[in-house]
Amino acid sequence: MLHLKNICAGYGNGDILHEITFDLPLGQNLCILGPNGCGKSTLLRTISGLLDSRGELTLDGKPVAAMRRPEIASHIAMMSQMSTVYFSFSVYETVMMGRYQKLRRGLFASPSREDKQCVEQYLRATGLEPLRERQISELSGGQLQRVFLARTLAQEPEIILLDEPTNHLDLKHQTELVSYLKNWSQEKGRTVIGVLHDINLSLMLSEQLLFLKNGSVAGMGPANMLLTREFLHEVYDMDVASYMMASLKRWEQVS
Ligand SMILES: Nc1ncnc2c1ncn2[C@@H]1O[C@H](COP(=O)(O)OP(=O)(O)OP(=O)(O)O)[C@@H](O)[C@H]1O
Repeated sequence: MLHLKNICAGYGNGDILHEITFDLPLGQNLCILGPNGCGKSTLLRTISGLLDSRGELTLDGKPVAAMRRPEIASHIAMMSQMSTVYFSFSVYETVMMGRYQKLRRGLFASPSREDKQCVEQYLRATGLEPLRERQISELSGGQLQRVFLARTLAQEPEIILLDEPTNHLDLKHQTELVSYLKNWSQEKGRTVIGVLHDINLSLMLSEQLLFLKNGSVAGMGPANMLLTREFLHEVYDMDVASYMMASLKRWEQVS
């Protein structure tokens, strides 16, 4: 169980997150939504232990603040919005790094048969097999995003934190990725916590939605309880439902 109670966090200039409280059983997914700058990435960084916070933040009863980085990495893996490429490795080597992170080995240790099988599995799952020997510095934004996702999956954590994992992907890869993550979490009883701007993709991925506004929880719960025209209007300060309906009408004319 991931447990947050009255979590406050920020960057030194006052709090960005205010009194965030929720419980998430492992095996369930959660999507975090809300307007730009409301604190979604900050909440992910806080859960990952990268950012100090006040309040209670525990994983299976153990405070995340009391865990050393390698221990956190064995439970939680984070794929962030901007995974910058400083050094060029091949796609295969980059995905293998997820195994080193999991097993806390040095980069030059020989991979085991299990490591190799795991990397092959996630190269296939993310459609990267044809690119396996390519240098990551030569890849497109969407290809690179899939490499970082495969590396995160190869770490095989209990919780994966994904910050806008679909923002460089075309529609086909977006929907494939989200349905892959859904199956991955269901089959393995693991949890994905994702920041997504697309409400439709969020509904594909998770049972629970959490909306932030100005660093506070505007609402959390299953989509059928939470998503009303009024609630979305309040969170986004626009008539989201009318926008969606107008889009649907335009698409009905296309077919
Ligand atoms: N490293 C940082 N140092 C100081 N302030 C930061 C830092 N990162 C983010 N912030 C501030 O924290 C607030 C929340 O930012 P955050 O990135 O968490 O929002 P977000 O909801 O993920 O936004 P978006 O949808 O635009 O990605 C913003 O006001 C931002 O300027």
